[in-house]
Amino acid sequence: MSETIRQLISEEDVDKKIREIGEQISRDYEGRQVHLICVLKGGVFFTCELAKRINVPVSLDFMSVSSYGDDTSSSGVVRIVKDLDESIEGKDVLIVEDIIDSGRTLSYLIEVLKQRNPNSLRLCTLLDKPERRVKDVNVDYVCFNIPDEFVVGYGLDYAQKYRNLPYIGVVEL
Ligand SMILES: O=P(O)(O)OC[C@H]1O[C@H](OP(=O)(O)OP(=O)(O)O)[C@H](O)[C@@H]1O
Ligand code: HPA
Ligand SMILES: [Mg+2]
Repeated sequence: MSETIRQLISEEDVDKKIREIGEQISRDYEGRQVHLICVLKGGVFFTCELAKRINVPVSLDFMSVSSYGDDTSSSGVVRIVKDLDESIEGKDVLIVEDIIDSGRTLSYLIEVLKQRNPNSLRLCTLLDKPERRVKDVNVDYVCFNIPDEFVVGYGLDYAQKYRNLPYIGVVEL
């Protein structure tokens, strides 16, 4: 089966916005170290670009939480595929995610991480699809709000493809 990709947000616009959010995070965390938690796999491209734009000390860890598999709609069951390597106790944690869609993944992850006693816990996402929300999630930094369409690129996949696109596109089947 083949599909076409229609550009939604250009590479230039994504890069510009990440730079702005990076500056905002640098101001908000001035004098502190920020511990980024990259949510694999989707969050990996955004995390790398964002981390380069933050001007306070940064440490990194990775977690993989899966609910979609290869489908375009969430199964509703969230599971930890890979846990963090290090404790987050006392750290200023910023979760970095590619997209908040139903909110199921992040509401689950936030509950899990809160119980590990970080000093602070915030959430940064590249994309937010508020129309699709099933679970409430408090998002601190959003690069772009998008309509209810299935998107790919910049880490986001359709059946594991297109994560490497340098822009955000909509899948047209
Ligand atoms: O708000 P939700 O409806 O829960 O959807 C958002 C989550 O779904 C996708 O991950 P997925 O489970 O597909 O794993 P992946 O990042 O490895 O592609 C995406 O990367 C988010 O983590
Ligand atoms: O729109 C999407 N695209 C890719 N993966 C996703 N996971 C949740 N929503 C999406
Ligand atoms: Mg995905």
